[in-house]
This record gives sequence, structure tokens and C-alpha cells, in this order.
Amino acid sequence: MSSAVRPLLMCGPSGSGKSTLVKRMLEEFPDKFGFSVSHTTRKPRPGEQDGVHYHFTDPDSMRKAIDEGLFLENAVFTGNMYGTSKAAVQHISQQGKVCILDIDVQGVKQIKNTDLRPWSVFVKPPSMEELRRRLVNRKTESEESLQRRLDKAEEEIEYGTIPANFDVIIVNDDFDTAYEELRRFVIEKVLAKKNSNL
Ligand SMILES: Nc1ncnc2c1ncn2[C@@H]1O[C@H](COP(=O)(O)OP(=O)(O)OP(=O)(O)O)[C@@H](O)[C@H]1O
Repeated sequence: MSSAVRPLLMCGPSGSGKSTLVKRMLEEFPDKFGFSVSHTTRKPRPGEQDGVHYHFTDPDSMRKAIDEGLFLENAVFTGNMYGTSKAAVQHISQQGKVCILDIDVQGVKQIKNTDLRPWSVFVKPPSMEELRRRLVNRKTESEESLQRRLDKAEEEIEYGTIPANFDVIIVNDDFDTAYEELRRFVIEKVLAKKNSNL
């Protein structure tokens, strides 16, 4: 039964607001959604906890696990490896919840090729200038990693705004408006579908 619960992919450039939207959704619907914890080889940011925000790991262990087929998707982004393990998604589905995956474009392409049949949301920043401003204000990036994120963002926006690639595109300009759009989509599609499967 739980395998029929379709996961929800949240995709968008770094700084577009995926984490902030997901956080609000998990607060509003704690019993409906669960967040899959990704693996990464990047260093934790201040306040990030292992097993909560990410499973922090090293390149050798991660490559070994990928070779063993334990990952649904993986990607290298700004020099670090990221990936979603099958176990992380199963952990949420087994609780009868919709698993939310925060992944990049490369990951979306890989997960579309699995039998998970995910729902997909693309979060688009209002402009490149505003994206830069938000990343600067977040104070998590060096000048170099900021630039790499912005370079990557252009490519991601190009893929994300092709209508066939995502079920919905949400422009995160005013946050409350963007959240309302996401909320409407999940109530009308994601949760409705899930209920009919149960
Ligand atoms: N609509 C908005 N208006 C203004 N600021 C916003 C808005 N949405 C998010 N932010 C802020 O922009 C920054 C980036 O948001 P967030 O960390 O959620 O992005 P992200 O897409 O999850 O990034 P990453 O992929 O790097 O984790 C945060 O500091 C957040 O508070």
C-alpha cells in the first residue's frame, strides 16, 4: 500500500526558496508529509545536524553505496556529491506519508526514470538579481560558491520552465503567495491522489 504513495519532488535553483516552502508545509501538515534526508559530502553549515538536515558522509563511502545500488539518484553539485538513498524514501513511505524530496535537475531526471511516479514542483526565483540578493543575505556562501550557484541557476531555470518537465511551476516572489500556490497544488493533487490510493 505505501508503495502507491507518490513522492513529491521539490526542485529549483539554490536559493529559490525550496527549504523555506517545505518547512512551512511540514509545519502545516506534519502527519501528511515527511522529508527525505539526503546524503552529501559537503561540510555541514552552522546549525545543521547529521541525520536531520543531511546524512553527512565522505566521497569514498558514498561512491561505494551508489555502486551497490542503494541510491535513487545522485549528483555532483559545486564539487560535492548529493544523493537520495532508497532507504530514506522508504522510511517516510512506511509511515504512510508523502515523501518530499529536495533535489536538483539532474536528480529529477533520474527519479523520473524510476517507478516512483513522483509529483514535481519547480520553484522559480522572481529574477536572477533577487536570487543573488537572497543567497547573499542567507550568508551561507563564499563569493565562489555563490557564483557557481548562480551559473547553475540559469541552466536549471531553462529546464524547469519547460512546461512538460514539471507538474507545476511556482514563482517565489511574495512568499505567502508562493506558499498558497504550493498548498493548493498539494491539496488538489498530491493529497487527493494519495487518499484515493489508500
Ligand atoms: N519569497 C521570499 N522572499 C524573500 N526571501 C525569501 C523568500 N523565500 C525564501 N527566502 C529566503 O531566501 C533564502 C534562500 O531560501 P532557501 O534556503 O529556502 O532556498 P533553497 O532553494 O532551499 O536553497 P538550497 O538549495 O541552497 O538549500 C533564505 O534565506 C530564505 O529565508
